[in-house]
Amino acid sequence: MAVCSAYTTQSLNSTCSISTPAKTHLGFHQKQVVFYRRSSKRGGSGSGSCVITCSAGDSQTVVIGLAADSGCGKSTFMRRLTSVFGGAAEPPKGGNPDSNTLISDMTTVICLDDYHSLDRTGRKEKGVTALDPRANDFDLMYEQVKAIKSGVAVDKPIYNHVTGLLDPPELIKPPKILVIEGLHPMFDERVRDLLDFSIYLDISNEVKFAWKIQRDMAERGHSLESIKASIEARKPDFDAYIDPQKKYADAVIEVLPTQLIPDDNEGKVLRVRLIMKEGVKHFSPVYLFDEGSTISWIPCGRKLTCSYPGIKFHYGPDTYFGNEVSILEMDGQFDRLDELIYVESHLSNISTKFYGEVTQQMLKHADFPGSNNGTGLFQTIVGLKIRDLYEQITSSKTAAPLEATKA
Ligand SMILES: Nc1ncnc2c1ncn2[C@@H]1O[C@H](COP(=O)(O)OP(=O)(O)OP(=O)(O)O)[C@@H](O)[C@H]1O
Ligand SMILES: O=C(CO)[C@H](O)[C@H](O)COP(=O)(O)O
Repeated sequence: MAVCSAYTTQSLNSTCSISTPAKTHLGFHQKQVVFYRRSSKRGGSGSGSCVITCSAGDSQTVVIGLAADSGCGKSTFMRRLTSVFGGAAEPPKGGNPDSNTLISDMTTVICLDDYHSLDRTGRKEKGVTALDPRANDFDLMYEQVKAIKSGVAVDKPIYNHVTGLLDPPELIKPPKILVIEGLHPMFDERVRDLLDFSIYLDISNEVKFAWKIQRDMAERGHSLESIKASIEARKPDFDAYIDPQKKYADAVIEVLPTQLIPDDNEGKVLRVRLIMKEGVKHFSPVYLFDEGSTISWIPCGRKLTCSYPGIKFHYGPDTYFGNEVSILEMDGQFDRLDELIYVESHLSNISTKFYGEVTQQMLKHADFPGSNNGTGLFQTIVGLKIRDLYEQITSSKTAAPLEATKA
């Protein structure tokens, strides 16, 4: 919990105090701020600000946003990220079996689907998709993420993907790292401003289609036509509300069809680009060989086994939606993951704690989708960068005053 003290900018006759936690209509267990106005000698009462200063102590929460469309690898990324911090992520113990939340020692991942304001029937009746902002409660999302960030537990709603209904809420206590993942973590400016770091998984239509087929046809028994129809139905709202968020992201993992196989339409070999914004506090982009240069590298040969179509890296400075960025690109796939150490040793600023940590993480999760290509490699690296960012923030942050109630 944050430790807070309060003072007033009003006259000496006024005081502020913080009472014991109380539940509010917004569903958070708030340290209630009370602004008392005592009558002055003349019987009047003034007005002023009550300023609360909270020092986060050892319990400040770093907030990470992860945006992507459904079926674009958010869960896989989350598993890699949680693993970097150690410990397995599990749903809240003894809670709703259909909870979307995953908790580990250091991290709590909440799914923003839980802020759907319309359930499945409600959306159908109103003719809106879940991607439409009108189907989501951004006020509540903002209030609750803000509360958690300042050390206050909340009762977060649950959207039940099995029934399509909104279930009774679950208690979310402030973790060390809160990840908000889903369709809209960067859509609402107020929520966006709470993020210490943001990531967008930008999966091209061709690849998204291939992944959807693989999962929804092979694993969930959907027909090819229904998958196509579902992608088409979501596309206008995806283009309008989800995709534009990538311009705000501190890191984008862009997944495209390979350029190594002419006219490839299988979507198995991938070209993956890690787009890293320059000038982000506590985040220094990864580079290949020489920072700021433009470099193309084919690592295949004596030290890295490659079968057709090989592997190609590219690195260099660029611009992305008007922002200066560095882009690291990998096209192709690894034959032998243990040889990844060769590639790792040529990358800098990867925020590892020991030589070979990226390779170790990749080998540990060799069975996760994307472990043999740039998706797994870049997700792992972003996970390490987030650990580094967390460590920098927690070691450097000082108390910041919060403007509270106005009398
Ligand atoms: N890097 C990858 N390479 C190949 N396939 C992948 C990759 N990441 C994800 N997939 C495929 O996409 C499917 C969805 O992945 P995942 O469950 O991680 O996505 P999600 O965004 O969490 O989905 P949802 O929001 O629908 O739960 C996986 O079952 C897998 O088939
Ligand atoms: O885009 C989505 C995010 O995961 C889902 O489609 C949305 O949450 C609605 O879920 P469901 O289809 O289970 O009613």
